[in-house]
Amino acid sequence: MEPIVTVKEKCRKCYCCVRSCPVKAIKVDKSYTEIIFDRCIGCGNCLNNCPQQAKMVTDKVGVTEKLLSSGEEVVAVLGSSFPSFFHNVTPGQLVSGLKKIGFAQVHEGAYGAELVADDYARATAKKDRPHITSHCPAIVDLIERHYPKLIGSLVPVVSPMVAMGRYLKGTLGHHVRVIYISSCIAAKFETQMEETRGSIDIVLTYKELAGIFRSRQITLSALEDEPLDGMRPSAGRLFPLADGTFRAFGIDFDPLDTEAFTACGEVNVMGFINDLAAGRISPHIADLRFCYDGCIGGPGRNHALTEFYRRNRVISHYKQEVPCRTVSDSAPPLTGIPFGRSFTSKYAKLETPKANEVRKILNATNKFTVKDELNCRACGYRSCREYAVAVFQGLAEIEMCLPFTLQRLEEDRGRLIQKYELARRELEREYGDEFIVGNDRKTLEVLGLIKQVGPTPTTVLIRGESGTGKELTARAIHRYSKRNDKPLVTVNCTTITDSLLESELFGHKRGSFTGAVTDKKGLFEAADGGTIFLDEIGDITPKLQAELLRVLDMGEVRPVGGTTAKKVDVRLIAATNKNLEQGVREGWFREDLYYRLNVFTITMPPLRSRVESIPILVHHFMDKASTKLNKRMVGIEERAVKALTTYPWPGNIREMQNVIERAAVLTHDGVIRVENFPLALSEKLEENSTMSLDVRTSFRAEREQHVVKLEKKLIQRYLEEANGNVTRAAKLANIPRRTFYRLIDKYRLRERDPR
Ligand SMILES: Nc1ncnc2c1ncn2[C@@H]1O[C@H](COP(=O)(O)OP(=O)(O)OP(=O)(O)O)[C@@H](O)[C@H]1O
Repeated sequence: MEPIVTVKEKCRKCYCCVRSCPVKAIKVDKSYTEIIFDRCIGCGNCLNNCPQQAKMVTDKVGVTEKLLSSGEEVVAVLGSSFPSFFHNVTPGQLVSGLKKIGFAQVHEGAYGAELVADDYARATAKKDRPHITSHCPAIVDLIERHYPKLIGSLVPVVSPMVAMGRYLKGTLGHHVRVIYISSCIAAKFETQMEETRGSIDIVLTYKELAGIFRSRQITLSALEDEPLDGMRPSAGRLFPLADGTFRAFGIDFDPLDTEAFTACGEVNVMGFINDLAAGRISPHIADLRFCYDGCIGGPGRNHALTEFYRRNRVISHYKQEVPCRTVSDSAPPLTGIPFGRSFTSKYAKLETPKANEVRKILNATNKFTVKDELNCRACGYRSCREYAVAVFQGLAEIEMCLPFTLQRLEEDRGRLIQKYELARRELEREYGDEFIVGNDRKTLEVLGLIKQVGPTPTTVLIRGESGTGKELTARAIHRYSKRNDKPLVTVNCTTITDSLLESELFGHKRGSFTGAVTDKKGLFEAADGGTIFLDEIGDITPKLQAELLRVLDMGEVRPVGGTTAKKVDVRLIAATNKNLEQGVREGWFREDLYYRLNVFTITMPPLRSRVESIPILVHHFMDKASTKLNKRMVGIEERAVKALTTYPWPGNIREMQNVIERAAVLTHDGVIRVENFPLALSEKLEENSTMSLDVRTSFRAEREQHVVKLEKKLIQRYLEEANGNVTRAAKLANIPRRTFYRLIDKYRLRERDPR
């Protein structure tokens, strides 16, 4: 089992792991990202950078617990950075805790650094090449898997961890099980390698160990100190610090010496390797560690502590500022244990794409020129080219390019809106929306104009407020035209972006702009022989206005990016609620286009000036609602019709249609009442009736209005007196509770009921 697992369900494909992986050992799948272990160097960056914690250390707690309870002799080795994790207990208390959970002995891993010191001295004595330390398993993996040419530079000595394992098994016997505890994730990978297998049985992180203490309810700070076993390390205790390796290995190190070099952290290590490869530097020995701050900065470090504090903890342990005992006689003698090792190339070469293959992938994500390559890194790769190579190698997906995906989404959105509009119109047509209803003088005038202009080829400009039936009128004109067997293409000029609108209307040629992957026909061509209805024409850009004028004058369209024009026979109907004359004066609408459009104008009257038609429209919309909701509609109360005729309708006919549909949903018995309308309508009705009190109406009507007002006030008062309690209010009023409730409903006082 690999040391890191991906919890697929948690992965949200944010590419943080791709971004943080120094060797791009992450493959992006359809729904999650996974590690390619052949390329992975175990640095643990993906663990620490995954916001969803979808990358996790494979659990070793279970096997540890099992081993501890198996009766076998299990020895713990504390990684040399342990004081920087378990910072608020003494080493002795930690030993005590470890023994409590079943470890037979507890050793300091720092001694491992001293074990390999002689071998290091021997191996690095020759000045024939730059020597690179091999104690950091991530560095070893980096070189073996990605820079095999540098393998010869790796010091052929095992890491202090492996040295400790060999030493303990060699001296205590091979039956002994060794568990190494540290902040290193690469160490987990190291124990699985052919070269080092068998020396350490389990690598646990400090965090995993802390979890075991917690689950056993062991409070370390409450324990008595117990001595450490084995040899007491000296300078080995400084090994986890960035500059501690040479001291631990007994190598003389002068910070001004260009022969000995120390680099910690991804950027510095990669910089060193690049400099070395380029021949800019040639040190005698280089100490490399993949983690910043050295081993005290391992991925499993105590993230709550700063580097300085962690460093101080290690130094104070070295100086023994916190007393710490070691059972000296438990130190087994060191006899002829081999600490040498070799390295092999694990370089898994991925196929390199040819230049045209990279270009193809770049083109597929809308990158046609160098300028299009943003190198924004949103995909996790350092450049668009690196990303294109990864796509070629099957590591990355096209959709990972954020600017491309956003643009595609925007285009899809525009297309969907268009499609939705078309579908909506089809539906409306099915529900009989095509007919213009109304018997008022102005509607009849509009109908007359439609009949007159319909059969001609004349361009028509329909003007009027929103929701007054402009589109309905355009459809009627097309129906009356000789083109009614040909398509009527409707375009709402505000639903798509300006640049997209141009290509939607006139089409485009492949490669004419980013995203134009194939040739595309425009809507003018689609409407050839029929009618095109451009709704909201007052909102198009001056550039588009010029192009439209050209189409109208020449009767031909030229696709975006195209050089040749194509003849089209299209009748134009345009609509707007904008003041185009003002547009001409202010310069946002072309005068020539204005005159070209303003040949035959139909102005839609607002609903407030067609009050006479309201009752007939109401019944028309009730029928529509009945069909749409599949609900029987019986009728409408007279007061409700009154409310509809007195309301000023800022949103015009569409607003009224919606009010009727809402009321049709709310009514229980198929009769629409004022109570089914939004509050604004009934309030307007009340206001109007108060205002008309002075006007002489019939005695009954006048009396009714007074009674209604009085009754409402009374109910309100009783409710107030009863503090909102309906039962009590009904008692005070001496009327049945149900009647009281009915009156509350009638006057819609329930919402104000303070209960
Ligand atoms: N005279 C009418 N008879 C029947 N239905 C009508 C009438 N006028 C408008 N409607 C209905 O009102 C709604 C709005 O009409 P339409 O979309 O034609 O208005 P518009 O002026 O084009 O609106 P906008 O300016 O918002 O695009 C539609 O559902 C339409 O069927």
